[in-house]
Amino acid sequence: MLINLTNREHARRPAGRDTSRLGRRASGISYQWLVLSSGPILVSQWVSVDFFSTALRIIARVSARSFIGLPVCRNEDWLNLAIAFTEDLIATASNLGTISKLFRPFYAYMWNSAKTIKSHKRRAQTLLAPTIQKRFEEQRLAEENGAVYQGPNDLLQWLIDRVEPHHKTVDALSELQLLVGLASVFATARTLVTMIYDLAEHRDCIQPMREEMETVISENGGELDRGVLRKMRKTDSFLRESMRMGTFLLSFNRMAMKNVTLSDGTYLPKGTLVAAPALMFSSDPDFVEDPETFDGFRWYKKTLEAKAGALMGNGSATTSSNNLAFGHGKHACPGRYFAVEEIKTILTFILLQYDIKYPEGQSRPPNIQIGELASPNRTQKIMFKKLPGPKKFSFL
Ligand code: HEM
Repeated sequence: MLINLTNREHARRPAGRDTSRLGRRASGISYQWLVLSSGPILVSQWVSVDFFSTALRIIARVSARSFIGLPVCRNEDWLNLAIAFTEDLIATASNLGTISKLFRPFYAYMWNSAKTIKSHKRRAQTLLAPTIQKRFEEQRLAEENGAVYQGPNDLLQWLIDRVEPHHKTVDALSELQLLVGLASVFATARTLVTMIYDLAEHRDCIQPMREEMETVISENGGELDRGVLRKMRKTDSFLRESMRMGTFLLSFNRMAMKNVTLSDGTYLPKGTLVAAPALMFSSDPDFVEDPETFDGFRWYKKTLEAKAGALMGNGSATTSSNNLAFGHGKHACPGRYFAVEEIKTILTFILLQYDIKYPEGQSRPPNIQIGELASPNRTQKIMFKKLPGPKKFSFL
């Protein structure tokens, strides 16, 4: 099944403190064909899709378009590597986490973990070296000619421009790309999958979201851009509700780096681990009315009640002390605006071209709790069917 993503003007923000400036700098991005699974759904019949692995590939590819650009973002080896690095690192961390610190190097050696991670890093260097070296060379030539080098507008260039001079190497920049993938790809794919599972369960929300998408895109002359994504309030509300219901047990994990006394007198000695009960905040009736009910348009209705329909803290990327899906405070997720726009873009392409549902007799599988984490079922199939009629927008 193929989804054609040819959004030409979707600006996005690479992760980092300076994301708003980068967002403004971001230029047009052309998403070509995104492979969802094996073949195109061209006929109007239901086709079963393994959506978790599909979502991982979509997110890895769309993210790579913004992180490294062409041609690497279409290189299957790179996409496989970005996914494998994250999976292997998470598995290693969780396995070694159960073992005493003293024996970890031994087990890391026994399990080949360190070797695997190192080989991923070497592969990343091999795959990214031509792109990075080309940019170094172009920059050198531009400077020799007294010109200012205008590199492509992507995360790689942002890093090249910003890292300390001794990190301006193929090794360091490749590793940074893997690490940004680690922070972003799984979290975003998990959120997209959760949202699709919720949508397939609450199908009554699909048509209103579709209509809103069509309206705001039509009002923008048929172009999908950041301003349009921001106007998709119903989609934003559904995303926030989906994140609320699927949140982790804990968020805002911190360690006291020195002895500290909080404003209420609580004393935290250096080394104390602190976390906020994210799930409690999102399921406590003191904070959320009727918390057990999934109400896709809960946050949309709240924005309507708020002054002049402003988001007023109800947006999906807004963090607060009781909305911790993206953490909060100084270290809140810097990639959250990017992630929300990425998810909304992909969702626009899905909902404007396909209908979705669970296979006959199936419904939303519960999330799987792994310690403090919650993951959507990885084997659940989702049925997709091409919508009848001609494409409504040229970018589809
Ligand atoms: C829906 C997708 C995502 C979710 C749910 C998510 C969630 C989070 C959470 C809960 C934190 C910890 C915040 C805290 O402790 O206060 C975090 C941190 C972080 N995220 Fe995300 N994230 C997502 C996407 C992304 C993306 C796309 C990027 C990069 C482009 C990214 C980069 C980071 C980084 C670099 C940090 C560390 C920030 C710091 O320590 O200062 N995330 N994320």
